[in-house]
Amino acid sequence: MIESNDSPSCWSQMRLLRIFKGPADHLAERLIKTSLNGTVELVEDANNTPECYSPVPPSLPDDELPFIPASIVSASATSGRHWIVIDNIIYDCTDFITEHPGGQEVLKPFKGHDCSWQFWRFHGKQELQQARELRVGRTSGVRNKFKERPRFVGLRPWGADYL
Ligand code: HEM
Repeated sequence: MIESNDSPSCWSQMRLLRIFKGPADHLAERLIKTSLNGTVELVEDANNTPECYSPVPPSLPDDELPFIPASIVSASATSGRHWIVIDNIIYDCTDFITEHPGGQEVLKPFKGHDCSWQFWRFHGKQELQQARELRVGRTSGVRNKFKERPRFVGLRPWGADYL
């Protein structure tokens, strides 16, 4: 909920406002509904598509990245942008995918999806640091298509007694 300066008279009043959130080059136009008590509520993002976002400066902390709803991230799967999500941070791999040392094929199934556990299977913090310049935003609730398999396979079943 965002406080408004004026006192709009009814719910039916619909206005298009600009919300200045995140870095200046990441402004998005959003549709706002005003209420009786003078507050305005975000109803729906207008004009909010993956193409609206571009990578942010590496110096920007993760919690200051623009928040991009999971619905927009999922919609990116059918867009021209190759977004992937690692630990709720969105990386634009559109150009990087052809440069990825592990090849393009491994990144393709994750367009518009979370791939956190898969990333951590093959990389460490150093690779995540390299990905910093690809960050476009932060998100929450984006699905990973694949269930994580157990990391370690024991040499014998639980409870087995071979001694
Ligand atoms: C923005 C995200 C990513 C970045 C910046 C990145 C970066 C890299 C880098 C730098 C390497 C070379 C590592 C080395 O030579 O030791 C690599 C290799 C690799 N990456 Fe990624 N990667 C990303 C996402 C992913 C994802 C999501 C997957 C899997 C689903 C993946 C799978 C692999 C594989 C299989 C290799 C080869 C590993 C090997 O040869 O040992 N990568 N990646």
